[in-house]
Amino acid sequence: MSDSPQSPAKYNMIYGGMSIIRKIVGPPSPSWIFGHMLQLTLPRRFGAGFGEFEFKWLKLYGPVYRIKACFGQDRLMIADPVALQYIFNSPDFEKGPTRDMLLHLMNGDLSLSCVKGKIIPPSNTWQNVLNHLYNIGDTHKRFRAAMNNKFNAPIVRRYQSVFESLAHEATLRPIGDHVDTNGRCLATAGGCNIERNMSKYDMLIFGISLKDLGEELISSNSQILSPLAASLSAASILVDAIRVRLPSWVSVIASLLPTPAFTVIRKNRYLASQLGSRIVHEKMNAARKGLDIDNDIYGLLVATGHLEARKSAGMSPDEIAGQAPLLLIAGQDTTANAVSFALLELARNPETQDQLRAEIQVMLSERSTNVAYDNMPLLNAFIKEVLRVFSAGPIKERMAVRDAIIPLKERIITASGEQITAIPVSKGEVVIVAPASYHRLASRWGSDAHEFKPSRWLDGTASQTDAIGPYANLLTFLAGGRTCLGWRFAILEMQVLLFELVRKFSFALTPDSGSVVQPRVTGVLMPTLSNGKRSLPLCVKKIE
Ligand code: HEM
Repeated sequence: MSDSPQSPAKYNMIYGGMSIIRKIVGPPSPSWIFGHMLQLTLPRRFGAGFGEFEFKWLKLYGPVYRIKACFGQDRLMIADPVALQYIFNSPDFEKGPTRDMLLHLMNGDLSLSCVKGKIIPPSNTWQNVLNHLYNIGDTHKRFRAAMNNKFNAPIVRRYQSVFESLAHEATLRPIGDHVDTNGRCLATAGGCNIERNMSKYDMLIFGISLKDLGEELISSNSQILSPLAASLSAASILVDAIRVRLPSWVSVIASLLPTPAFTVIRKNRYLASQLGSRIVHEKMNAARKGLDIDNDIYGLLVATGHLEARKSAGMSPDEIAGQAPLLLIAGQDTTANAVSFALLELARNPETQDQLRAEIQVMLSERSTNVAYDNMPLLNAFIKEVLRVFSAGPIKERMAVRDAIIPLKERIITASGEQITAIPVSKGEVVIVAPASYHRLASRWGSDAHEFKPSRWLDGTASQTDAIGPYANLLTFLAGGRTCLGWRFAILEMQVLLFELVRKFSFALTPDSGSVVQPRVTGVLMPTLSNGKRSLPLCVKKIE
């Protein structure tokens, strides 16, 4: 690479090889062992709510600042849109090691979330050209190429009527576990019908029946991201701490320990992998008999896998089977929690709830055939605002796989007073990308970015410049090569379910839910009570 003003070599000359991250300002570290990681991931321990520390730091230090990770490691916290866009789209960055290890544990080595692109030295231009043309060695790119068109808009639209009948079915029963003393139903997020509905959606998308799934996998799956999520957060911190001081094999051994969290994860992965192999086997047998198999995602993958295998661009049967653990959990808790937060905000904002119900009535009276969910301005503004304020993964790690320079939208001033417009990072350095902070930038979402306000999507306050992320400029589904594969499914599921629920029920706060329901950062952001229990008590009344 040439020694241009933007090259890592130039920056090394300027800063004498010393990591510039040390010169970037940030909050003082409360602990050498844990740095700021406990405040960031377990704020409740300090009597604080979700994001309280992070958003205070954002206000004090701006969209790029330095915090401390375990054992005195420096970490950049990044919410600057240009920097984020660069990190997500550049081959210079991959998932961070801690997250990577947990994903391998949960989803298995063959899953889309774990396979990698081949890292080629930048000087090897011919190899780069060959790689680009044939995806040689780039397993992630090959998998995405095989899977992307099974998750595109026309395929997702096919599921609208299926989702609608499931949403209708869900409203025939009480939508929660508890009934209060007045006989009203209380919706709860933990283990409620919303969640069961999501797993039904998933099964339909992938062509899996309840019988296929089996009780053992259902209960194991439901434990993955919810009740054990807190121990997962603690586990991540522990793995991080271990990883930096000890050889990597030690953290692998640690993950094999018979702790409750790791045991459930291992069991779930095993059961889901068995299921994946069985389904692929059945689909292949059906294809051999000349039967149609392309009526669900798994069938589509097996059908095209057959055709594409010869071009070495498709996925082998083992590779398709290996997606089961990921596909069975990726869309379940994430979408269920997003719908739960949506119901909470409807209960908090009765006026918005009434306006949404009115929009639904207009759509019902005007439609000739299908409901055109995309043509409902308030419904979509509301969904965007839910996904902005309650970003499922508020923070993520990314690691530089070679020396790189991160460009910035806004210049920052270092501790020694220099103004910089880009930050060089060395190979192996880990940065924290912060969707939740990005979603609170006044420059992007308005001066009231901390408030829940769907109208910002209708009056043009929400900025759509410097496009980032696949949906509404949001980072809820991340961006770049690792963008959520199922984001279109998630949006349609939310549109259908909210349409049906708001049409048939009214939602109000209970004495419990008003002040104490707050998001908790664990595996995914979820509503919890002040005691940390996962729950969303709401009064739900059927509309006559
Ligand atoms: C509101 C709902 C959802 C949210 C917020 C969400 C969010 C995300 C995020 C943030 C990632 C990137 C993780 C990372 O790289 O660290 C991701 C990846 C993924 N998501 Fe989703 N997701 C949702 C629903 C779904 C659904 C419904 C499906 C499947 C039908 C799905 C399938 C996947 C898959 C397969 C990946 C891995 C992509 C890859 O590594 O290339 N997601 N999702």
